[in-house]
Amino acid sequence: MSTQSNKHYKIAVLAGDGIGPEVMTEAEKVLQVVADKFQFGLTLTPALVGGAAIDATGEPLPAATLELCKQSDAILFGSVGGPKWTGLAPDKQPERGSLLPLRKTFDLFCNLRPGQIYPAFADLSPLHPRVSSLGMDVLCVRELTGGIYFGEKGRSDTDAFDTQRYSVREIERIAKVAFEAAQKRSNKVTSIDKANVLQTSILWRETVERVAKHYPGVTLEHMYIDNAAMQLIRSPQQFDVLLCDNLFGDILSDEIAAIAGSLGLLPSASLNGKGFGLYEPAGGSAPDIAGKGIANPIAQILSAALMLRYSFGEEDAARAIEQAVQHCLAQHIVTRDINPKSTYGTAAVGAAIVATLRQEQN
Ligand SMILES: NC(=O)C1=CN([C@@H]2O[C@H](COP(=O)(O)OP(=O)(O)OC[C@H]3O[C@@H](n4cnc5c(N)ncnc54)[C@H](O)[C@@H]3O)[C@@H](O)[C@H]2O)C=CC1
Ligand SMILES: CC(C)CC(=O)C(=O)O
Ligand SMILES: [Mg+2]
Repeated sequence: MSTQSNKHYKIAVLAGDGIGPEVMTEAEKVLQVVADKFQFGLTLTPALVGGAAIDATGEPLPAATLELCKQSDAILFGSVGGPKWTGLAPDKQPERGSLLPLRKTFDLFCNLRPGQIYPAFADLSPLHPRVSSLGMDVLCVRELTGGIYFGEKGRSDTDAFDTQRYSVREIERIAKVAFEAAQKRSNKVTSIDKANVLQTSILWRETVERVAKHYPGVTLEHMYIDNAAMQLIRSPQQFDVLLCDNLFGDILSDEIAAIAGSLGLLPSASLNGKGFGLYEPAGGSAPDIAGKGIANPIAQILSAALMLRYSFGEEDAARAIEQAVQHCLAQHIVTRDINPKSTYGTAAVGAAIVATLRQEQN
């Protein structure tokens, strides 16, 4: 493709398993349209990951895939895992054998999951009519390379353990991201922990308090995870930035997605703080709907928008995608996870977003 600018981005496209390839197809189409419109070049190079890679090569993260990621400007990721591979040894399974190593290898310590109830389609939310009046616009800032997912593990026939460890350095760097994000939003951080029980949470709370002193304009509150899970459903509008460790952020972000309308709406950016990132839907491979053409492609498409924003600084292109998505949601062009009566499938929703972007072009 010829462009008027010299900007050209190399993207490793790791579609993975289940609905991953179905929703990735739609995100790639959207990316091609905005590349034309905003005059930048793209190289989208596919590579195997997860269960698909195990089937083809015996490894969840083949060396060729890792090398491609290292040679790329960003990684666009689908999802991995499914019942076919759950019997494998834990380290060989798609999730632990590919996604977690990618996060660690590239030091993607910061996971951003923005969730909102779009007013124009609040009436389709599963929580309607409550959400229509309450509203929600939150950013979940989740620590992604520490905590219990990465600590020492072990098991015998009768016992098993996982270890949660956090260092001050790990907590400080994710806390800074949360406060800086809050400064650009509504100046409020709610730090989630279980400091009434866990040592790591006590260190978390002390460290977050110290970081907060550098951001006097931002209000900090602490909330226990159990209360936060309840408060999110009861009154989501009270939150702005939610600062979470790896486990708590994983769980709360699915809840945020449900309040927004569906897991199929929630994108994520996993960042190293230096411009490199992996961008993926917050949800998984959805084996229950894979292959049916009904998966919601919006989380994948919005993840591509986050990639344009955070890795390439293409803010106008990112916004154009987000506005096209909102336009389609407002017209109720949605998959069945949002409206069970809908006749739109994955490809139809993707096509509507592409058509909206093309119309705006003219
Ligand atoms: N980042 C990743 O690759 C992740 C992978 N997983 C893996 O995915 C597999 C399935 O895990 P589950 O617990 O079932 O979680 P899941 O997130 O795949 O699905 C949970 C529910 O949400 C629905 N859902 C998710 N994305 C959707 C979309 N785009 N459109 C419509 N509905 C959607 C599914 O149909 C399902 O009912 C497991 O192997 C799990 O380990 C889970 C989470 C993240
Ligand atoms: C492998 C899991 C930790 C993935 C997941 O559930 C997530 O990142 O939300
Ligand atoms: Mg999760």
